[in-house]
Amino acid sequence: MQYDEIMVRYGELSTKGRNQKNFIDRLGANVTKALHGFDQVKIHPQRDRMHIDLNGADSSQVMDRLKQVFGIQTFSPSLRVESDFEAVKQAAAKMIREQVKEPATFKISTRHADHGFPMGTFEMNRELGAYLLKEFPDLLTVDVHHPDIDLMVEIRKSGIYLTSEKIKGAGGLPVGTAGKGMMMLSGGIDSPVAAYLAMKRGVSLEMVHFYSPPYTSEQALAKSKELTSKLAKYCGSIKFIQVPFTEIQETVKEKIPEGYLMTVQRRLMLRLAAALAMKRHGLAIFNGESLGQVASQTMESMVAINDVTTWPVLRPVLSFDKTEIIKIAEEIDTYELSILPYEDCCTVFTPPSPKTKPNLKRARAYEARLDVEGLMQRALENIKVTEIHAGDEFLNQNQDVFAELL
Ligand SMILES: Nc1ncnc2c1ncn2[C@@H]1O[C@H](COP(=O)(O)OP(=O)(O)OP(=O)(O)O)[C@@H](O)[C@H]1O
Repeated sequence: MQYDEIMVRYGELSTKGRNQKNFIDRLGANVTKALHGFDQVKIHPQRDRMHIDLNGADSSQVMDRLKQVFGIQTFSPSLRVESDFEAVKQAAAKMIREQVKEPATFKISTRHADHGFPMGTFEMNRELGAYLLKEFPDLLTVDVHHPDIDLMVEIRKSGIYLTSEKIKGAGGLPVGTAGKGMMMLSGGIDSPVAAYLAMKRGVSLEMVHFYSPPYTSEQALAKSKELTSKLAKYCGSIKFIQVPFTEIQETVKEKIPEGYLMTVQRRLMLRLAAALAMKRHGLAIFNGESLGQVASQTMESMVAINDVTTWPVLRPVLSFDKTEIIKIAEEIDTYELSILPYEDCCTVFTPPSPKTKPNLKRARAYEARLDVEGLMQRALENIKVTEIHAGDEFLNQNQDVFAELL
């Protein structure tokens, strides 16, 4: 069915008191971004709801985009008719005819926002209900408590709107309302899921990715960019910062005992992420660590690594089991990409048996063998920033290499 309007309910936003305006403005901007390309659509963010005037745009395509916008609790596609009871009856009958194929229970719920309209809420419920029962005697029965169909009628100044569907939105808070964070994005399963969860709580992210050519390939870099493109559908676009890590890894390998290679490497990664956060006004660093999953993800390891910054390091998947993380990765369509077997800079340089309980003092002492400032400066001077949009493709540009792996 082609609808005239989508009515959006904010959910969690309405509980946010004085921040409400900020939230609604941001959601309006995010919806506008998500509906880029639908030029005829008009968005009206109001205090309690948002009305999206379709002006002929395909309602199912618009709804597919809306499902990915955080901050939307539910939305309802609506038909609009003139402020006239005859027109309401015709539209309601059309909806029932198209949507109800088997006997069902129903109720009418009217909301009244135009006090100039002669019928009251109760009267509309009763009269429209009686009309539909007469029109569809074998199909409809009334159940006001647990109906299969809740036909909502909203009487407004601009017309009367009817809807029978309440579609679940993405929930969460509008991206951008919680400030900016730097996401340490590898090509693995966990960090894209952590990024998704951070965005769901309103964080706008910039991706920080460490790569080590020639030890890591162009394809490994392309994979992380493509993961970013998958995540960009939740916010429109994301800046991807690639940080060259080869010199650091080679130096660490040369100067640090094997048991501490990984810890010192991670300290350098975190130092660089923190430096980028400061420079680019990020408020926190996010990563995909999950407690106890691998050697670097013990609490002792976190102590030895986190030591390099006072900036908050947030770990959205910290307490998740791997199976729970994979489930989300599948839902957000990053899993298949994440399991492509391209090498990550960490795996290339990871020793066979890294210390699972590194000692903080030793980690500091080993790191002091390096020219940390110089290494960092050179890496930061050579970063490259790319703006990645939802749907951008990077891997398919190299079909041959891709085919070899299959
Ligand atoms: N090359 C990289 N660039 C940016 N961040 C990285 C990189 N490698 C690792 N990280 C960060 O460190 C975290 C821990 O990485 P590690 O390889 O130990 O764990 P993981 O469980 O395999 O994580 P993931 O599945 O996200 O790769 C990652 O989730 C990510 O946030």
